[in-house]
Amino acid sequence: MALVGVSGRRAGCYCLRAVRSLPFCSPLQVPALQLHISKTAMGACQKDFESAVNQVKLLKKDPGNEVKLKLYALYKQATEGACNTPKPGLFDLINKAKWDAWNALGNLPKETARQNYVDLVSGLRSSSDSSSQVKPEADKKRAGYDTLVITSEDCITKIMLNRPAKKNALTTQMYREIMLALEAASKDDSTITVFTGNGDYYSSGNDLTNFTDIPPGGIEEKAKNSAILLRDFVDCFIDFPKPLVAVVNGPAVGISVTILGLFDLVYASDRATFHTPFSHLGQTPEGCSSYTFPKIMGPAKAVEMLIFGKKLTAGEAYAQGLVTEVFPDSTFQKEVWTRLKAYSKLPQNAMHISKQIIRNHEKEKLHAINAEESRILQERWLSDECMNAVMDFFSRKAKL
Ligand SMILES: CCCCCCCCCCC/C=C/C(=O)SCCNC(=O)CCNC(=O)[C@H](O)C(C)(C)COP(=O)(O)OP(=O)(O)OC[C@H]1O[C@@H](n2cnc3c(N)ncnc32)[C@H](O)[C@@H]1OP(=O)(O)O
Repeated sequence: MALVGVSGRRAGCYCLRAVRSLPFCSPLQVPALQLHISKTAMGACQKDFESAVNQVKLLKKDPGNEVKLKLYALYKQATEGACNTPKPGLFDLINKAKWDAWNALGNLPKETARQNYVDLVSGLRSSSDSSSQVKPEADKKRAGYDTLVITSEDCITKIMLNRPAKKNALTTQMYREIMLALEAASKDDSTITVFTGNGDYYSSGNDLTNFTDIPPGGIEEKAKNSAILLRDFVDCFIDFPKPLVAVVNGPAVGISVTILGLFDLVYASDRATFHTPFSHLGQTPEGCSSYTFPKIMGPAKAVEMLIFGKKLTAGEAYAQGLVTEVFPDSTFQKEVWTRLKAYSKLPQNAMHISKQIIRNHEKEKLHAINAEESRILQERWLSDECMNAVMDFFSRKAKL
């Protein structure tokens, strides 16, 4: 079986053994501490990036060589782009470790590398802060996200959907921010990653205003770009390497329900409901649910949800195997977070490798299903059935 991440990690360990004896101010660190930042790195979050570069100097604890290599690689990628220097010789261990780390980032865009650098430093700051003194909540929040609140504490990265007034409906910006957040969480020091919603809803699914923002290229262009966005979004969940937990604090609709089939644990408040009204919207299933739901709950129950839009209570979703455990709403947060904090202390590598063993053999299939579901939806979005359903939503809203 191809355990790609495992062999990559082994290679990393080999390099790290070679540099383990380096002092904190090793050559690995030098580029990360340089204050001069090339013009090519200029962009939206340049200020955050510069500030993160400065913050690395102020860390009280040596973050260890693995993290220093990550910082080095992200810094180089953010300022110079893809690795462009010849591979150092076999016995030049330190420079080879640095080169490997940079080269492993492939063609990661500079902007993403900057953001990941900022996120990594922010995670380091909050873990070093929490080990010395308690800081206000605002300090632990990740910068750079408008629609999410992201915090890292107790080895748990929490991604909270943060549009409570709109029931955490997912705008295109939100899909993109979630992808960035997952990318950052996959690389940070957390052991598990948690999704939840702010306010009374977990999420009301796709924000239907996504249908109203039509570009000059017309609705066809919008549908085409949206299908790519959807496919990329779901791919991030399929590929996510760490245990992924949904803390479903309230009702969940549409895509926020379907992707639960790609999560490793789903904890639900007894206030939560699970609703996929695709036919009502002239649409079809996504998030790989056309495959995961029949597999989880059997075809008969999957059909009730995905074709006929039957809304499940938390108890019903538990009985069908979509939900891991249901908690009374009054004690939901306390019970769930106590449980997750205990889980997050389990050995990180063992958990990640177990996830790979459990999930890897289906990955290729899931990617193919995701591509097919997205392709079909691209056509559906242009159908009269879908347009009429979206118009109905807005005319009902206008009458209120
Ligand atoms: C050309 C192609 C472009 C497509 C782009 C697609 C990109 C990827 C798509 C992936 C496929 C995903 C599919 C799905 O998720 S299908 C499910 C879609 N969701 C819904 O149909 C839910 C719609 N909302 C509702 O039915 C109700 O709002 C709800 C039952 C959730 C709550 O009702 P309640 O009465 O309690 O609250 P309000 O309706 O007053 O809501 C408060 C405000 O929030 C707005 N809102 C809520 N949900 C949505 C939503 N999904 N889209 C847009 N707006 C939403 C609601 O309108 C209220 O706003 P105002 O205060 O301004 O009135």
